[in-house]
Amino acid sequence: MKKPAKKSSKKPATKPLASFTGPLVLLGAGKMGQAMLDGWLGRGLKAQKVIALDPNPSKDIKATAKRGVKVNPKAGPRAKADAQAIVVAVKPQMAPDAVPPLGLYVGKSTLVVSIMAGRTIAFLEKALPPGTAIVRAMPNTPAAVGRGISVAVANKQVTTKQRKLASDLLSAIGKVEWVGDEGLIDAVTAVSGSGPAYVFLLVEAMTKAGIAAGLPPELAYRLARETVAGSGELLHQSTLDAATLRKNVTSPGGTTAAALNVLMGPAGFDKLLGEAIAAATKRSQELAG
Ligand SMILES: NC(=O)C1=CN([C@@H]2O[C@H](COP(=O)(O)OP(=O)(O)OC[C@H]3O[C@@H](n4cnc5c(N)ncnc54)[C@H](O)[C@@H]3O)[C@@H](O)[C@H]2O)C=CC1
Ligand SMILES: O=C(O)[C@@H]1CCC=N1
Repeated sequence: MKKPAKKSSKKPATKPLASFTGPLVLLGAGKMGQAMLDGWLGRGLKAQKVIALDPNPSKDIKATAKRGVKVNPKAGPRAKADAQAIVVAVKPQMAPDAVPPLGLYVGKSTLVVSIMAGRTIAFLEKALPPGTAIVRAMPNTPAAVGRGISVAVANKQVTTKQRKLASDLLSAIGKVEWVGDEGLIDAVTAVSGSGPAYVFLLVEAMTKAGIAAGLPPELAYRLARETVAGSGELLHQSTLDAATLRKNVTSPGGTTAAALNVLMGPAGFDKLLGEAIAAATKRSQELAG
């Protein structure tokens, strides 16, 4: 007699957005919006389910229109659709004009995910129809290579199913962490949202310092770039923490120790980054509304 097929043999879903019923409205298809869209399409979201709204559509978003994404569909009653999700990826300064018209797409079970810096859940609740389920999230630009990290917080209207949907949308571009306290998002923005810029500045500064130490500019840039990228990959793959990896480079009385005496001194990295992150946190608070 034939054995019944084992249920456990079912493969786990590798394309979590394949069963997304849509539509998904993307407001703002710039650097972050495009990175997210690419991630979603890579995770099985059907291009036909996406409506992208952007008054200055980029070449990239126009290219996705050829795959079926509806870019700026004509306004009017036929454009209305209760979206399954709306992702807000316009600059926070555009929000007062750009967010309220999204009401056209908000139905009973629509989830709105905003990645705008500063703009609070309270601002979004005021700008959108009463009772809208909202997730505020802060991703970062390594999203473009699927290696971002997002921190998300939900309002009380968000259901378990919608939280799972938000996780699926955000995990298409990297790791996802949830917090219960929206007040943390300003510091998150300062550390991981803006953080890639600090790392790229490190490459620029190492390049300049290498040139000042006598290296040809292109060699200095290649050394700085590969050192930062390689160190990031080592940190990513290693089971050791950052402090241990740093100590592993540092021979007593050697060259690294000489450099770290400067970088870890009173006017060094800790002080500078502390001030930088405090300034970014304050700016995020100022952008609130
Ligand atoms: N760039 C970054 O590292 C990160 C940005 N964010 C947030 O993501 C959002 C977008 O940032 P980026 O992608 O860097 O900006 P961006 O300037 O690349 O993209 C913004 C897009 O919005 C479009 N736009 C302007 N007015 C609009 C309107 N009324 N309706 C629809 N679209 C409109 C623009 O044409 C542009 O394509 C911002 O709120 C930012 O705070 C969040 C995390 C990281
Ligand atoms: O600079 C900004 O305001 C945005 C938010 C985090 C990264 N870029």
